[in-house]
Amino acid sequence: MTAQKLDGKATAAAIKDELRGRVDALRERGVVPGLGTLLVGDDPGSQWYVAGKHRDCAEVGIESLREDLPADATQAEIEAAVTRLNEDPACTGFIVQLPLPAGIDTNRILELVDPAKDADGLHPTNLGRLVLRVGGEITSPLPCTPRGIVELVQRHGVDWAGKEVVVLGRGVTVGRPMGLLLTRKAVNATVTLTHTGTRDLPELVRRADVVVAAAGVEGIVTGDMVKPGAVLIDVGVSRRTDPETGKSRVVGDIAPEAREQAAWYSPNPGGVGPMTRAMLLANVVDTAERQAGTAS
Ligand SMILES: Nc1nc2c(c(=O)[nH]1)N[C@@H](CN(C=O)c1ccc(C(=O)N[C@@H](CCC(=O)O)C(=O)O)cc1)CN2
Repeated sequence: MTAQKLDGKATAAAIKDELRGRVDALRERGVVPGLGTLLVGDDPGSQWYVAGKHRDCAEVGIESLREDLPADATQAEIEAAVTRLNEDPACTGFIVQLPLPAGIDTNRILELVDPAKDADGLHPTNLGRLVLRVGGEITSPLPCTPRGIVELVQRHGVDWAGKEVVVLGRGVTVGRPMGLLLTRKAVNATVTLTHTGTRDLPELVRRADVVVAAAGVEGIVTGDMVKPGAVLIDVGVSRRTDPETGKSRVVGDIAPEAREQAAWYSPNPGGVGPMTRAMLLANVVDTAERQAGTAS
């Protein structure tokens, strides 16, 4: 079977084109969307992701603001930066880049974000709205990676309804909200959310029409675990350094040979990552439209 690619790069580019038009319309009405980022520390990966978010904003006409703090910033200093972004009228939405350094109470920081400016959809109020709203439309920001995965699959003409989905990983940014999003009436998939305490993971994966792998364990999904015709979504971002060249590259949770069984697969890189970035922009534009009273 030759699996088809769920092209995250091309899909994200198409979404950015759509968003550019919506940003132009907001600007014509005097509304300027602005994304704030709060980065603590000097982790190269996080620095790269934040720089990418600012480049994306420039591409679609969203203004951007940065709050960068050193790795030894205290809880109080980080909370003060969140308060500045909450109060800055030029910032219509913002994110706190995760992970925060060890010793920082991440949940307390996320709870301080004004839910109306929560561009990541990770504030308890917005996660709570996702829990409460099973049918109808959701008018609060959604976590970017799960939202991106739902769109990536739908925009390739693949229907989620009735599919048996196995999600690997119960993290707050991907696994847990993924289950909530996929079981909404508008999507209508059936979800098994697995984790390190799950017994017989291979057997569960073998039954899945769609596998969303967000365990952060290189190659945890192997070819013998994949049902023929399955859809494979790889969220894993492990890094492997070539001992000869010293160069590092991203490796996912799904072993490359597993694609041989699949009908569709998301490449990694080039699949879920670009969609996560595009959905952050979508959340910023949605939020600015709501604040301006022009949401469709
Ligand atoms: N506040 C948040 N923190 C983090 C999130 C998030 O959604 N909100 N997700 C990840 C990091 N992340 C965005 O912040 C992110 C990760 C990966 C990509 C991406 O485009 N990856 C590329 C490959 C990049 C590489 O080679 O290293 C790809 O998949 O093609 C974008 C954003 C954790 N923190």
